[in-house]
Amino acid sequence: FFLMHAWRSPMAMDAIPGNLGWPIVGETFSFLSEFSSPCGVYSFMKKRQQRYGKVFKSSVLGRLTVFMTGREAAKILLTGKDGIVSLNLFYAGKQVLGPTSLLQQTGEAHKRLRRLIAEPLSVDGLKKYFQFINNLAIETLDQWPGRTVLVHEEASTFTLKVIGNMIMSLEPTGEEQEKFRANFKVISSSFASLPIKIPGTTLYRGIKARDRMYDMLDTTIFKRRNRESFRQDFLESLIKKHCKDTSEGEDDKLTDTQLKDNILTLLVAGHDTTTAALTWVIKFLEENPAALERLREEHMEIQGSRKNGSSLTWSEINNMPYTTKVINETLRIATILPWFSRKAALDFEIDGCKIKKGWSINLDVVSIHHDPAVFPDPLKFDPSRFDEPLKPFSFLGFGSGPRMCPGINLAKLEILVFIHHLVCRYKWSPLEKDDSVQPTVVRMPRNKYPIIVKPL
Ligand code: HEM
Repeated sequence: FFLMHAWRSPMAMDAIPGNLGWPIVGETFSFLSEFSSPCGVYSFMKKRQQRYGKVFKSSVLGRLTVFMTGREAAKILLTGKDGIVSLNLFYAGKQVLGPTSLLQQTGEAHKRLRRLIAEPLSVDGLKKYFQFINNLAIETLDQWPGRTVLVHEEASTFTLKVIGNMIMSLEPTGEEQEKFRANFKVISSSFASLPIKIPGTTLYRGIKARDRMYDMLDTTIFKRRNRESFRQDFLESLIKKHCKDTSEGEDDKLTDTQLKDNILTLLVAGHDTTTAALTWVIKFLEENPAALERLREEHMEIQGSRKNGSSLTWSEINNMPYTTKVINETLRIATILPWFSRKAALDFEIDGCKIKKGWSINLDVVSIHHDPAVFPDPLKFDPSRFDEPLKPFSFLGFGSGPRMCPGINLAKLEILVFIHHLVCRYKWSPLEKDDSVQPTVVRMPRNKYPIIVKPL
């Protein structure tokens, strides 16, 4: 019934060019098969853009959607001027994240929550986690030589331990960490599952795991409020804002539900993305020896300028220009979030097409990142593209506008620290050649990128 409902084409969409494919499934099969290919959804989009232009309709994953691309469309959709669009989560995502999640807020409520969340994620706010991240990267890499390393799995463990510690001071090992990890895995896999909430389904299991995670948070919040424990972490800064006796205004207070929904939101939004980005950086560096050599020079110079025995410092992290360009180029080519989903909140017009309130719109970011007018020879890995500032809305690795990623500084910090220790100590080579991509919301190598590592 759900799929029938999703497939039904409103008459108003007749004016939008495109093909809705087969009844019910629409173009889902060709979308998924192209998604898993090395070019990802790029070839799906390109074929249709050549046939229909920059705006076309399709029916994929149970949703009748208008796909759009180009910097002009990005500007209109991402700045979301006059509240013309809102974020368009899947039903399962909405159920798991809870109604007060940042991803479900719009307008003033969204602005206010962002302000509260952005503060501890600012460059200054992150300084106190640097040492933990640095030590964890060294410990993780100590275990790499002499065995097959599945980079994606290692990156996943590393980024989850970082965010668990940052948010609620979770120790990197022990029973609590194991419980947290097990629950998070179930939540994460339920996020884009089928919208069926009965015992045995992925969504049902996701909601149960979410409830167990919230019980863990309730216990920690209770202890903090009763001063049974005190830590300087993200949770503490939000609890302080929640206290009735703070000097902050009413606007700066969060309810317990808001607190838990948004901690989960940061975990979900920040984990797979950073894991995928770190995996792609390591893969692309190996495939592009000239870029790896130049990047290694940057890090060897930093290491060489240190006194004997001292480790990476906070100020060194803030001075890695070439590595920052490598991260940007990785996010451009891999485009780990290939499209940004929105829902029209009003009727509006874009590229001559009339969009009606309630329609699903996907901004195709892959084509923006492969526009030869902005990125000549777009499939070539070339970090020097970022030597000069780019045209607005041509690079959207972290999005843009009011919903731009608030975790950008944390993600970059984790990758910079990890890459520094990796290239200063090791060389690595892949154990198999497979460029296919996992068909999940966040693009990552399907084979988890197995490598073998040797000391330099
Ligand atoms: C390399 C890693 C990351 C990438 C590539 C990335 C990318 C993005 C992008 C493209 C968006 C905008 C999506 C849209 O407009 O529809 C976004 C939003 C978001 N990101 Fe990230 N992200 C990363 C890491 C993180 C981390 C570490 C966190 C949290 C700790 C985080 C939290 C969020 C949240 C909460 C939003 C939603 C913001 C809002 O709706 O106002 N992200 N991210």
